[in-house]
Amino acid sequence: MTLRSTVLSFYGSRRWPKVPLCASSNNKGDATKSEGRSSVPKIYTKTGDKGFSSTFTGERRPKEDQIFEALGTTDELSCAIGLAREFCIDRGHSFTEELEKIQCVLQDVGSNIATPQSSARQSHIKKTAFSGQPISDLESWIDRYTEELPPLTNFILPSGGKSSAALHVARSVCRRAERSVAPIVRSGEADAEVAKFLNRLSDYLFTLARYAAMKEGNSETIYRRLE
Ligand SMILES: Nc1ncnc2c1ncn2[C@@H]1O[C@H](COP(=O)(O)OP(=O)(O)OP(=O)(O)O)[C@@H](O)[C@H]1O
Repeated sequence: MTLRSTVLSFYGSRRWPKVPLCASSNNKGDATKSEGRSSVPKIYTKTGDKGFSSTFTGERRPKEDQIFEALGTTDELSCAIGLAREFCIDRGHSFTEELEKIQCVLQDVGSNIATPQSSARQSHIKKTAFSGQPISDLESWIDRYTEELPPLTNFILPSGGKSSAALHVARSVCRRAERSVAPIVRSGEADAEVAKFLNRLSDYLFTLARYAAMKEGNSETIYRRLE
């Protein structure tokens, strides 16, 4: 299967110019730009040079639009999780597959955000609907790790080793993603489940940061009020 058919079957439309998140190392996964004299695919169309870009529904909007803000923040989140995952792999943690699944779900979050309901056709909505299953997965993972962790009796600071601290960075980026998605969901332009997923994901990343520290035998730094 060519890159082009892979991308087109995933997004189902040539109007979606590129993979919006981190499916490829440079975040530029579309091969629709390969047409032309050169056989080397080009990742740029230059159509975004004037500060406008396209939604999945084909609308042109300014790049500072809430949609691109949310897409960009979701992308940052996947990148932060990707980095944390690499630290966790280095330490042999058993949960790294969960982080990979979450990165895949974030692709679906991006597709949903990139498809404003007001301009979407039924076919767009069908292809980019966001299901609630990943939320249940997060909840069961959170419950499982929480059972093993000592109860939280103090404020903790992001700490506990590189895996743990990187998961805290991802958690805080997740909360930013949640803030950027909130107005889009509130206006009915994206599925409400997307906001729920991001809300649960920050709890998962917090719990996992603590779990990683515990598994590595690292202590977490406790907040203390400085005199
Ligand atoms: N700065 C941005 N932040 C977040 N999302 C963006 C940004 N720019 C574009 N997008 C979204 O990501 C998709 C892929 O980005 P891409 O860089 O191809 O867009 P472009 O700037 O319009 O095109 P080109 O880079 O070829 O000029 C776009 O179709 C748009 O939905």
